[in-house]
Amino acid sequence: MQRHVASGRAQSGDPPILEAKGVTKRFGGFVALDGVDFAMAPGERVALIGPNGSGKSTFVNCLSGALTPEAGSVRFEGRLVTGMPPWQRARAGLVRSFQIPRPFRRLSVIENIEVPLNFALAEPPPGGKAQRALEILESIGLGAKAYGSPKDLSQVELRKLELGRALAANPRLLIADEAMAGLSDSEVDEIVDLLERLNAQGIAIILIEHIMRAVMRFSQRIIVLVAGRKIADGLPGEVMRQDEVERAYLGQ
Ligand SMILES: Nc1ncnc2c1ncn2[C@@H]1O[C@H](COP(=O)(O)OP(=O)(O)OP(=O)(O)O)[C@@H](O)[C@H]1O
Repeated sequence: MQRHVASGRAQSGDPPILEAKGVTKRFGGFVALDGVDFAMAPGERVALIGPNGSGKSTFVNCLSGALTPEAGSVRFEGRLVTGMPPWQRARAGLVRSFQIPRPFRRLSVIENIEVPLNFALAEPPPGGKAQRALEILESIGLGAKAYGSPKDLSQVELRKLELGRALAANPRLLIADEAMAGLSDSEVDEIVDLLERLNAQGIAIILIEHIMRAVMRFSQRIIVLVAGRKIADGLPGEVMRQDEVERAYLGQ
């Protein structure tokens, strides 16, 4: 049985920033997502968890536009975006970052932020692209590395650069896909700190993550997918106490 426990932000009565209804995705005969409903308040911090292959990436691909669901709808700030390409959703303020950073290695760190600035914004930023790119790098702690090469960045710095590239679009909703996999405990904390700072600036965040320490520290709400279905959605402590979640997720 699925239990709904609204988070503090979700109870505030704000219209949802994101609303997915009945999202269904099939690959051939295989049902990867089976009628997933999900709504999120502006500025909320939600973690999306579930065992390997449960449909997390497929779901966020449907939210960000990389995949089109066979059924269901996705609304961002009230606007129907189902079928809209990812770049258009990014311009609207719905942006995702990827698990494996793939920076342009021949470009400098700052140029790696300038490239997405070129296409993610409908209008050039007020102070110019270079200034905006530097502001973004400073906000993610990479200001001192701006004119260096991404080849000289550490793993945690590359993850920050990937988040910085997503910030180029001025997101109001950021989907961070496994931004911490393979990092040390202190590096995980650095990324959680960074995500918290971005959230404090008003950016709603969906965190897809297997590292439960980060999930519990970061999220105001957790949703759990198992075999393409949402089996839980609520406050972190309550969700993690549900038998079905323990069986399906922690017991794997
Ligand atoms: N393009 C595709 N073609 C066929 N099957 C796919 C495709 N993409 C995903 N799947 C299948 O859909 C299911 C859900 O995959 P998905 O990658 O969304 O899971 P996940 O929860 O993100 O897993 P992980 O935690 O391992 O990243 C899996 O069984 C996967 O093999």
